[in-house]
Amino acid sequence: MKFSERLYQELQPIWRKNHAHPFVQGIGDGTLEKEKFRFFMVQDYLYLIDYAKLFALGAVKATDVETMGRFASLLNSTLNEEMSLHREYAKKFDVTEEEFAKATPSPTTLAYTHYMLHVGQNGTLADLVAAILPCMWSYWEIGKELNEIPGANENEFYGEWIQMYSSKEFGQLAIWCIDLLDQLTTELPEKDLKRLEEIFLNTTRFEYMFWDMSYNLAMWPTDE
Ligand SMILES: Cc1ncc(C[n+]2csc(CCO)c2C)c(N)n1
Repeated sequence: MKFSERLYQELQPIWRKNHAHPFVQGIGDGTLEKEKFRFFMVQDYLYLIDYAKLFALGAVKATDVETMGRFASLLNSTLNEEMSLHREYAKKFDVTEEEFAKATPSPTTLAYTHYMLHVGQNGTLADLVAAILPCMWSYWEIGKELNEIPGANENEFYGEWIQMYSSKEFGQLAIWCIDLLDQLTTELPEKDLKRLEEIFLNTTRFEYMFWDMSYNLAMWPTDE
């Protein structure tokens, strides 16, 4: 069995919880309060900045030119295309450029991104890929599931988001990352696979926490 298949099977219970989260369901049926999505967009922008750094670290750790090139092009498209698309999309929710510039990370955003950066800096390339994969894979799965709900991808506010994450291009990116993890793990002993599984489990848990934080508009409790 491929390592990705093992991960998929073992983590189904958490993936089901991610999909069932009221934030995700609210995007699907269009009932999610704009305020919550707005909060999500600002925190997600900060998340993307650090996520881009993981692509840079991936290019450093890769051992072949093709993989280096893939990471380099992901770094470029995230920084020079996706971030501006993100700011454009956020205008629907009245998020201003100034708000993005001034935003500070919530405890969950900080914990999630710093965990990935720690693994990316200190671990192997397989560790790094295990850390970043749940982000891509779970958004693709969620995008596809929500895309099946009649009318969801035409919703004035959330439709484009669903279209983006259920798209073929996005799916190809997720598949590239899944295949890379499978390639990097074919010869690894069980001890290493267990460590990678733990990393994948942790960022899968953080994905849930990111929805939950956004749903509850959770910033630092001491600042309230
Ligand atoms: C919390 C959170 N998790 C996953 C994603 C999805 N995502 C972020 S970067 C990237 C790779 C290509 O740019 C993908 C799929 C998100 N936006 N926010």
